[in-house]
Amino acid sequence: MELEIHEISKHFREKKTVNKFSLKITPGVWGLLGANGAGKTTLMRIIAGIIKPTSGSVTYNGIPIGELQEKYRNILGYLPQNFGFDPDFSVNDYLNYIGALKGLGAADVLERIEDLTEKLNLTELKNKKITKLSGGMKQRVGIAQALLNEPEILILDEPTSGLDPGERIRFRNLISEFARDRIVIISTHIVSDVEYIATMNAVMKEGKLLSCGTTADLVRTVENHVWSSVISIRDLYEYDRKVRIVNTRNVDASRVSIRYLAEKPVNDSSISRKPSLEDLYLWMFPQEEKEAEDL
Ligand SMILES: Nc1ncnc2c1ncn2[C@@H]1O[C@H](COP(=O)(O)OP(=O)(O)OP(=O)(O)O)[C@@H](O)[C@H]1O
Repeated sequence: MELEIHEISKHFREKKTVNKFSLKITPGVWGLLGANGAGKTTLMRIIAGIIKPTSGSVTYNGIPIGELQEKYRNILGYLPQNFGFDPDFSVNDYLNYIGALKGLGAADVLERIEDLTEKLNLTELKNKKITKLSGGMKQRVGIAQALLNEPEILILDEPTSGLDPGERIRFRNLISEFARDRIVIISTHIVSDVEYIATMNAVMKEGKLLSCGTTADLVRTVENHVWSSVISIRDLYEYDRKVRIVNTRNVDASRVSIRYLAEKPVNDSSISRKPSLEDLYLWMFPQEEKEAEDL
């Protein structure tokens, strides 16, 4: 099973939203990381066959997805960033409707809905109208519809937005279990959501593939660039100007412990720390605010 992206470009007027992007995607969980506007959604919509690239192609087991048509749609699950639904639909109606669209038999749909609503903690909400649900609940319904046909290729665009920490953990477990022998592509800028489940990560910047590898491979780039130090609270502002502070933790009324990124330690008390994917992300995208929430 191999999904191959060959030199994909997508231009909107003169803007190169995706720029000669190539990647071979094998089974496992792939994290697609990048700042806002990096082109992740556009690339995912191309992989899902929703929009056509300006140039390049996507092949599945060597066959262009455009030629596979319905066969490709039948093995695909897709969670768009904003998914639409009829306002009158209850969770159950909606999932049944998606099941019918995907050509699943009634008994299979019933079984899948039972299983997914339980795993996504939606059982109690099955008869509620989707419009009445919170953002996180709606997102879980979106994840359920993407998984309904047990797709070989699952594309999830920002799947964890709106989920609370408990739901994020449940989501990660569900995806890890599901991903065996399947391709799962997850775009996010909440790095901690893919850090522990992604087999591979592709980092995208300004439409291009910046780097690609396992989490361990990628974080090696920032080895010896991650430090921690206990400093006086009074000096925090000065440190913030000198180095990229990843996080801070109060030690007592006058001191704070900082984790920071720098090529060299900036004081004698700094201790070298094991880098995480989030450190790498902030190193590559220094303009990005720290968005990951500590779980
Ligand atoms: N249909 C379109 N017409 C014109 N420009 C577009 C269109 N779709 C995307 N763009 C532009 O392409 C760029 C990349 O957008 P895209 O949504 O793919 O990025 P992203 O990495 O998913 O960002 P985010 O995380 O904010 O969703 C943006 O500048 C966006 O305005």
